[in-house]
Amino acid sequence: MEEIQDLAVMRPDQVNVPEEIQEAIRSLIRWAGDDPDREGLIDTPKRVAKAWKYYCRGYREDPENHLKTVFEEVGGYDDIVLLKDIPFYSHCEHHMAPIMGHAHIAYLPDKKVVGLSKLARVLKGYAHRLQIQERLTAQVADCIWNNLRPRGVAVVISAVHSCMAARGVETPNVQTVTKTLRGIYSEDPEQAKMILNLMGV
Ligand SMILES: Nc1nc2c(ncn2[C@@H]2O[C@H](COP(=O)(O)OP(=O)(O)OP(=O)(O)O)[C@@H](O)[C@H]2O)c(=O)[nH]1
Ligand SMILES: [Zn+2]
Repeated sequence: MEEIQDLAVMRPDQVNVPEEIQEAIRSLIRWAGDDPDREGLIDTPKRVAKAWKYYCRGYREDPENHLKTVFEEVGGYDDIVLLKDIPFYSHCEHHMAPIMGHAHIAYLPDKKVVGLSKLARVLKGYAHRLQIQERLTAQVADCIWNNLRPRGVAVVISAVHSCMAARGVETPNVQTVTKTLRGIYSEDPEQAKMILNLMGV
């Protein structure tokens, strides 16, 4: 199987797409009202299949692995670590339509910290699947909570759902906000207020 990073730069004709997948996409084009055999659409089934394999690359990783390397030498630092405004995209599991958003991820370490990029990697590992925003938020928080055993975790996600913008209720630019708090942030309202304030939400 192609490496996922390679998939981003491979030409459609270099990707091995099973005939049944291509046929499914041809059927969808026909059902939408176009002719899958016209010139401009000939390679579209392969392109679409390649794109979906890439959008859903999160299924081929275990986000917990990103938190296996920890650092215990923190020079006495024992306060909050917060990554603000991490951009991400996902796809909703109901319509397979894009979700575009930002996440704030915070934790209060207990003696050990993790590389900063790993928090964004965890987010992407779960985002690059078919999702609902609530589950994505909880999965990111629980992954950090279970693997780092910190004193607290707070995750806030704000996202726009294309299925609400470009179809259905047709209300563009609505930000859906979800939050998951664990540990001290779920137990102590003052701590929750402080971390949400720091996030600016
Ligand atoms: N809770 C939740 N709902 C979502 C998310 N993404 C999309 N949805 C909703 O999923 C619902 C699916 O509702 P259905 O009635 O089964 O499908 P539908 O007829 O396409 O719904 P409409 O979008 O209202 O036209 C819609 O209300 C969407 O807004 C999400 O991340 N979380
Ligand atoms: Zn949707």
